Amino acid sequence: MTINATNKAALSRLPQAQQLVERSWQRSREYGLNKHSRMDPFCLPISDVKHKKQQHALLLGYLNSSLPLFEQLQQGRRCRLLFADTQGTILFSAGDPYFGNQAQKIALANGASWHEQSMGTNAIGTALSEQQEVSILGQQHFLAANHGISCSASPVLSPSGELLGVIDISSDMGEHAQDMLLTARLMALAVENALVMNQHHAHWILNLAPDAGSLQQPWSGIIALREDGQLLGANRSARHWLNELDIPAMLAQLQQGQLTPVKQGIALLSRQAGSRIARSVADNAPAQCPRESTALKLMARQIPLLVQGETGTGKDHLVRRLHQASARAAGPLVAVNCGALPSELLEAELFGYVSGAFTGSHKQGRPGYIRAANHGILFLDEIGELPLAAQTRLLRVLQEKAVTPLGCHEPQAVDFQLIAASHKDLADMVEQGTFRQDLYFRINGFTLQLPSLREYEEQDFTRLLERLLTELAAKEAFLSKISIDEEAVHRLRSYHWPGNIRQLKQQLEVAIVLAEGQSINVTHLPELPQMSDLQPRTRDLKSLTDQLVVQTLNENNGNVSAAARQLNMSRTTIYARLKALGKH
Ligand SMILES: Nc1ncnc2c1ncn2[C@@H]1O[C@H](COP(=O)(O)OP(=O)(O)OP(=O)(O)O)[C@@H](O)[C@H]1O
Repeated sequence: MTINATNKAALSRLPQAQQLVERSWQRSREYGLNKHSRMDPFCLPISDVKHKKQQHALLLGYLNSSLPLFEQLQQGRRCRLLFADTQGTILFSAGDPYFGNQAQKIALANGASWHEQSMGTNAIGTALSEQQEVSILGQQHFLAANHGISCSASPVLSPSGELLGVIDISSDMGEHAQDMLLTARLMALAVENALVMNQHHAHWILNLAPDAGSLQQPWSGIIALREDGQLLGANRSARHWLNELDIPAMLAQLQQGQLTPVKQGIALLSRQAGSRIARSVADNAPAQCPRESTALKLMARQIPLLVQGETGTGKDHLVRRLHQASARAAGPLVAVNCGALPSELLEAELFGYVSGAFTGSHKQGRPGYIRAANHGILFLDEIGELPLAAQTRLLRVLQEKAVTPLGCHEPQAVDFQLIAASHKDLADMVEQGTFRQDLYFRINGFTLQLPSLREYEEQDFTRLLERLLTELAAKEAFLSKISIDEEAVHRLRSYHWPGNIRQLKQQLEVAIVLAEGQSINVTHLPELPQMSDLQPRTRDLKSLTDQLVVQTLNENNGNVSAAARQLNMSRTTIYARLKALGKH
């Protein structure tokens, strides 16, 4: 393509987006296209499309897993999501099948090519030629036949930074919204991140984020390394920093501590790809949850998990780690707090509904949380709060692996891993008739019982404390370490922590502020009633817990359920303590 000097000077005076369109129109003319040419997309034979799809199988799989993100962001708008390879050939097409006229339907189907050479200026072809994201709206298309549509496309890059194709969102011109370009970009980021994280031979996955809370965000940096530190790939954000990073030094640092300031504004958090479990702030002491690897194996077979534990013991935290470590990491994690949804909305939000299903419903219907979790994990927190009618409906979904949205008679197939959690003893609720027994058996393929802080062994408590301090240090203007003296650790260890890790974390946050950069000591801690105040004869936590258990059981005439309720412990924990005491 040639642009003569006069054209060049005229072009440089236009706003950037317009310059880009102008360059593309010039190319279109040079390809010999005429504005009034028929829109006659070149369509590849099916066997070639199949071959191309195989070449991009991994990418297409991740794109498919990210569909709930698209559905959530576009919420039933009439548009299509497309992926086209570097030749502009559409290999993936999802979304509203009814939009566009007949010719456009053919042109937006798998196998059709949107390269500028055959279609002139259009978002797919132009994003490929320019290697940047672009929206082409209505009449900005070179061919008049395409003036009725608007499209936004964002390039997808491989872990080594090569162009793999583009993700495009197309709609009728009048229905195109500005945020469609953003959605295309987010979808591209989600796919690129999954490609980096799931590289063969990746041993280390390094996350670069301003703080622990941003670790999961699609815009945080991700780098994949071999065991010897050789770079395998990086996502977009991390690629910007690659030249500034001293990877061997970072790896050496990681082996000592797990969260290290890299430069102003960027902290490094490590994950080991072998286990694919976050090893930094997201690390539970192994002794707290010895059956976690079993949980991952069961998840690989889609066996539902039940996480039980008092409030603040880290149920939600654990589920997020399991998600990251599982084969569904590239899929969504949809967390629903069943206790927080108003009962009149719960079924609609969970199971979804079709247009006009009930008065006040969203015009275009909603997919619902269950379908949003397709190819990912549905985390039903506080499942004990589900009303009986919703329990029945959920049971049917689990049995049939299909969900029937409200107002619809057609079940829709859905594939998700269920993880449920509750701080209530569900077995107890079954006994009381407030939770369906058949649902209890369905959701409880395997129970992960999280201990309360009272039950932590000393070394686990210390390890958790160190981890929380490291995590909080990262938030505090990148203090690399916050220390705490022995007396203060002892004071913290002796408190009974009804709010568990959440409460401990809050107290540490306060202490860090009061310590003003110095080592934390008892003067920085609030007055915490010590467990020793409850029982002066012993400071041994286990025997204190045992004593409480026995005492409470006696008060409740040996009724384990009643004692469990009173102590806010699970019945399993009570039985375990009784067994240890030789009383069961
Ligand atoms: N192993 C851990 N390491 C570091 N922080 C943790 C760990 N487990 C939990 N936390 C932190 O403790 C707090 C409470 O955790 P989480 O919300 O997962 O508890 P929960 O059991 O789901 O509570 P609830 O039942 O009240 O919803 C969060 O801030 C979380 O980040």
